[in-house]
Amino acid sequence: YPHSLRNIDELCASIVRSHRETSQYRVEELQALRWKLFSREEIQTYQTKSVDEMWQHCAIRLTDAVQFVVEFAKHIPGFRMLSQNDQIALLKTGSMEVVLVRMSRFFNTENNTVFFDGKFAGTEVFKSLACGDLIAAVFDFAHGMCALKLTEQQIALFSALVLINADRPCLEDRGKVQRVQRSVELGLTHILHRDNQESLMHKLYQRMAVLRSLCSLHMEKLRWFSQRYPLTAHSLFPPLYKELFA
Ligand SMILES: COc1ccc2c(n1)CCN(C(C)=O)[C@H]2C(=O)Nc1ccc(OCc2ccccc2OC)cc1
Repeated sequence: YPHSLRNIDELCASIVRSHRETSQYRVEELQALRWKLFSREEIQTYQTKSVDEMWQHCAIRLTDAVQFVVEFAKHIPGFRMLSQNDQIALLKTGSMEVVLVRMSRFFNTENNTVFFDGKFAGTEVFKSLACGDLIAAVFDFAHGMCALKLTEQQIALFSALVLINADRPCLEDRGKVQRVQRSVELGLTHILHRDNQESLMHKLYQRMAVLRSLCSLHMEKLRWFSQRYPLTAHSLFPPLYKELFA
């Protein structure tokens, strides 16, 4: 249990603060855009991009989001007490999961669109990626997250728990990660108890299982893409995307 925190309230407050400060976009800001959709011509432009061009386009934008998740992780009490290798191992497997949790805050369930390039895009915009199953799974996951109607504080604690996972592969000091994970779990149960929503806990664990399968689908697609377009994947993708996902 990180000695620097006197109580669970302080732990929750620091995770919520870090979530807010590393959110890249505020929910209110993007809610104003939720009905700003792409025109037929704009959709055509995305659909006529080559597979590698569209993958590069998305990888660059998603790397933006990943950078903010790395910042978020650094302010989770106890994360910096872990070894460098364990911090990287947790981010390697957890950062895309947190991006997808955060992405659900910028999803419009009424017209099944997600924030992308300044407007809200339906699945058809991503057709040239040639991975409709990944996009369908991303949209389904976002729907499932929206259905839980989590508050920003609940999303903050849930995101921290997604990241601090002692079951991740190749951890050097699993025990240490377990101690940090347990304190974050305490924080999440504390928040849900305070909100009188303990029933959400098992739904959140179910969401974590879906998230794991969604991210292994992303890795599988990325492997397929890197084999087919080695040049793009190795020299045109943002270094952080390659470092974490390739
Ligand atoms: C944290 O929440 C958010 C929400 C939205 C955005 C961001 N952050 C960052 C800034 N951003 C911009 C600038 O558009 C948004 C974005 O990247 N949107 C977006 C990108 C790709 C999408 O599907 C393709 C795809 C999905 C999963 C895995 C691989 C994929 O393709 C290879 C769908 C939407």
